[in-house]
Amino acid sequence: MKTVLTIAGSDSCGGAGIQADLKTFSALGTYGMSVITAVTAQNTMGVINVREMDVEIVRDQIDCLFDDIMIHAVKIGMVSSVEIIETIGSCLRGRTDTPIVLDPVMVSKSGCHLLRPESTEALSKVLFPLAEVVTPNLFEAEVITGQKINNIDGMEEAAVKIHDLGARNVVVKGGHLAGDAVDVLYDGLHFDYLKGTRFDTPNTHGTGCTFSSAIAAYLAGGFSVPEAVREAKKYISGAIENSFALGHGVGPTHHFYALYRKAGVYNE
Ligand SMILES: Nc1ncnc2c1ncn2[C@@H]1O[C@H](COP(=O)(O)OP(=O)(O)O)[C@@H](O)[C@H]1O
Ligand SMILES: Cc1ncc(COP(=O)(O)OP(=O)(O)O)c(N)n1
Repeated sequence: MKTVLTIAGSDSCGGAGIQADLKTFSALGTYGMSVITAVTAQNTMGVINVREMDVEIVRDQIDCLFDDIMIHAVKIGMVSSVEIIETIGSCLRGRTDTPIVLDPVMVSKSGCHLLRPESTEALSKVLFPLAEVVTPNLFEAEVITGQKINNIDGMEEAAVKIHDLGARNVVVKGGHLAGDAVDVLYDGLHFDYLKGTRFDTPNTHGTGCTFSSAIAAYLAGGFSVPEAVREAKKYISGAIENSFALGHGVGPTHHFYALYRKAGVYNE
């Protein structure tokens, strides 16, 4: 059994964060584990409150898993503070056999800061060099590089700059551009373009979390980075196509539609 660990925040409504990550790991046939960095009180309309975990419990969660279990890939999401970032860095540095996918989560769709603004530099300095793949969305890529991004050329320029900060592979996600949903993968030498149909749905809560977790699950399964990213793109596209309304705001993507259909229990 391949194992994948998510180090991220809890989303009480289950569409993003730890909950989305664990659903993704299960849907892709891997065994999921979690290290919680923060608890958010969150629903489909927004984030009401955030409580960071103290660094001791973050460290103990990570160390006790690595002490006991073979971990085939790690995904990192919401990390919140400089102290939590440095703790994660010191726990994972040296564990070079385990590929790390870093989703540099900054602000939720509803506009809440999930990374303290003063932590941006620590995120890139401490965690980018440990990451096999970094997956910024357009806004995150703009904050990291200090440049505005309006098109694929801008995504390519940002990918190069983020690669220069130490990430071995960069996927700049085009989910927030108009037109097809095109993401740009850069490995330091070549660009690869992941083209997806844009689905006209308001229910996109947790798309970035799901995409990065799917990359981690495929890396755990032994896929190369380009293969893992390509398969993850198929997975997130299907999850968005089958997303559904929940609550009064932005609904979640659907992780299990394929399994449910196969089992004949799919419930529209
Ligand atoms: N409406 C959509 N239709 C199809 N794919 C989308 C849509 N919105 C986002 N995506 C894809 O979902 C993935 C996550 O991207 P994005 O939503 O930009 O991340 P984030 O949640 O970090 O803002 C990317 O592969 C992106 O291209
Ligand atoms: C606990 C937590 N972590 C991350 C996010 C952001 O997830 P993302 O996939 O970027 O989805 P949206 O917030 O953009 O819907 C979150 N909301 N909560």
